[in-house]
This record gives sequence, C-alpha cells and structure tokens, in this order.
Amino acid sequence: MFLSSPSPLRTKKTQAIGIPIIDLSLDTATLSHHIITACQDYGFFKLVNHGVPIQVISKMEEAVQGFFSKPSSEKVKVKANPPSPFGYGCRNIGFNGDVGELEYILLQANSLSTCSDNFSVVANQPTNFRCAVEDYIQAVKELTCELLEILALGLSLPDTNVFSRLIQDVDSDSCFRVNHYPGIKPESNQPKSDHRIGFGEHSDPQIFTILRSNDVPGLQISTVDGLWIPVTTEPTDFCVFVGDTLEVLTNGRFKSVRHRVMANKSIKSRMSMMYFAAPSLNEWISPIPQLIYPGNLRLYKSFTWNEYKKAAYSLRLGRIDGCRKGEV
Ligand SMILES: C=C1C[C@]23C[C@@]1(O)CC[C@H]2[C@@]12CC[C@H](O)[C@@](C)(C(=O)O1)[C@H]2[C@@H]3C(=O)O
Ligand SMILES: O=C(O)CCC(=O)C(=O)O
Ligand SMILES: [Fe+2]
Repeated sequence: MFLSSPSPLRTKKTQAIGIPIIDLSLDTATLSHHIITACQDYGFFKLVNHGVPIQVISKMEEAVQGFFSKPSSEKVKVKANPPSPFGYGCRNIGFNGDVGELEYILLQANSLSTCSDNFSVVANQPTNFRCAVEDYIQAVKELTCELLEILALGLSLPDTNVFSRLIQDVDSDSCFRVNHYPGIKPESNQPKSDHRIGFGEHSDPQIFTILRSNDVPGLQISTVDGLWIPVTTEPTDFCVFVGDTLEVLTNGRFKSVRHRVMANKSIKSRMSMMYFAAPSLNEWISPIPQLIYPGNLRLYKSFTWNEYKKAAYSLRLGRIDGCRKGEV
C-alpha cells in the first residue's frame, strides 16, 4: 500500500466474532448501513438473496469442472505464457513463484472472447464454456456495480457512480479466476500437516472481490485484531472482499481484508471462483475528496492502478507455515 504517512493503526477493539451476512433484498437504507458497517469492521461480508440466477452459477461450475477434470497434458496447452499472467497455472500462485496446492485459470474479465490474453484458453474450450463464463462475469459485474452504488449512496457521496464507473470503463482491468484445490487421495500417504499452503495470506489489490465456492472449506479471513476466522460458505451465496484500492478510495474508512486458504483436508476438491473488480490500468487512484476533512486527514498518495498492481505483484504471499513475509 502506498501510504503518505505510516500505516493507520487498526483499532484494537474487541468484536463479537460473527461474520456479517447481508441480505440484498432489504431496503436500500438498511442495506447501505449494513454494508458500510461490514466494510469498516471486517472488510468482508457474505451476501445472500443476491439475485444472480442459480442456473448461471451452476453452468459456470459445470464448465470449469469439465476443464479441471481434463488430463494435465490438455490443461498445460493453455498454460499462462509469462509475462502474461492469463491462462492455466499450476502450483504457482504469483509471478514470483509462490507455491500453493492448487491449480487455476486466470482470465481478463473485460471483453472475454475478444481479449488476446484469453484467446488460447477460450478458443480451446467448447462453446458452452465461453457462454457460461461470459454470463457469469456479466451477472457478477452487475452485482458489483449495484453494491458499489449502494455504498456511495450510504457514504452520502454526490456521485453515486464514483466507484462503479471505474469497473464499467471499457478498459477496466478486472479479472476472473477459478481456483481448484485438489482433494486428498484416500489411498495417498500425503502428510496431514495442518499448515500446508492453499493460498497464502494476502489482501486483494483491486476494488472489490466477489467469491463463490463449493461447500469444501478452507477460506479464512483475518479480523482487525489479527485473529484468523474460518469462513463457511453455501454454494449459492457470495463472499465480498474489500480490496486495497477501495481502502485508498475511502481514505482508510474501509479496510482491505487479509485472507488465506488452508490446504484442502477433504477428499472432495475445493473450487472457488472470483471476480476481481478493477479500474483501467491508467486510472489515477486517490482518496475521494469528500472523505478527507479536518479530523480525517488524507492517508494515501495518488497512484495509477498500473503502478499499484506492479508493486502488489512484486510481493510474496504471506506463508502459513510460520515463515515471515519476504522469506522463501
Ligand atoms: C503473490 C501474489 C499473487 C497475486 C499477486 C501477489 O503479489 C499478491 C496478490 C495476489 C493476487 C490476489 C488476487 C488475484 O488472485 C491476483 C490475480 C491478483 O491480482 O492479486 C493474485 C496475484 C496472482 O496470483 O498473481
Ligand atoms: O480460493 C479461494 O477461496 C480464495 C483465493 C484468493 O484469495 C484469491 O485468488 O485471491
Ligand atoms: Fe484473494
């Protein structure tokens, strides 16, 4: 995070540990109050009654299940081709080679089928794969805009599209990722350590992340007190994460949430899909002027999303096994 002053101290308030669950069918005033409280206290909430049709979710699940069940020799044909991060990846989470017990597909979410970065993945799958991904991305993008507009309204900002326009930009750098954490083979002698990495500790650099997973656990979020709490999810619900960029836009009023995934301990594999809502690469990110006032001084410098993304990608993920951040 590019701070102009030392990182704001997170208040050591003891909170009741109950992950906020937000019902999108509530009236807007109640909803905006609940969402703002969740973004301030946890940088995270679960979302129910979100209106994304179950068929859109299940078609997406089937499409990616089909992809991951192919033999490795097939999947590596669409492997990410560095420096482009897009495509299939296996046990290599970031550019800097962080390892994790997972395989994934990363796609540019904007103009899915025309974007050259996605070409090898999308062109090599059956047409229903492309349709399923397109429909899913469109639905979660609309949901994200709705949430961001409710937030702007609740913060009494004069322009309620101040956040949502960033991801509606035709050049938005939003991306879509599906993670597949293989299950333990029943007959294997795999060590049953409790500290194996699934996806190491991090916060998402973007604005908002919308996650949906199957019923296999593993996701944990960190509270402001540094306590790790497991998140259980229903396959029909979403989890929403505040990213670093929204923390900066709100001048620290919302906190990006640190999270991690512990390696899968069940026989069934975990599958999660995330839409990462981001601005365009050349967009300047600065705290919104209305959120800077006497007693609430500006905490962050201005930077472009491209600059921040490069800085974030140069970091290593925090490790679960006790190594300090920065160590291999
Ligand atoms: C090690 C890393 C992987 C990551 C870039 C990072 O330096 C820290 C953030 C990670 C993350 C989390 C959200 C998305 O999954 C992702 C694609 C992103 O934009 O930031 C990943 C990055 C990655 O897997 O390359
Ligand atoms: O796979 C998950 O459940 C979360 C992964 C994650 O945090 C990410 O891809 O940024
Ligand atoms: Fe994440």
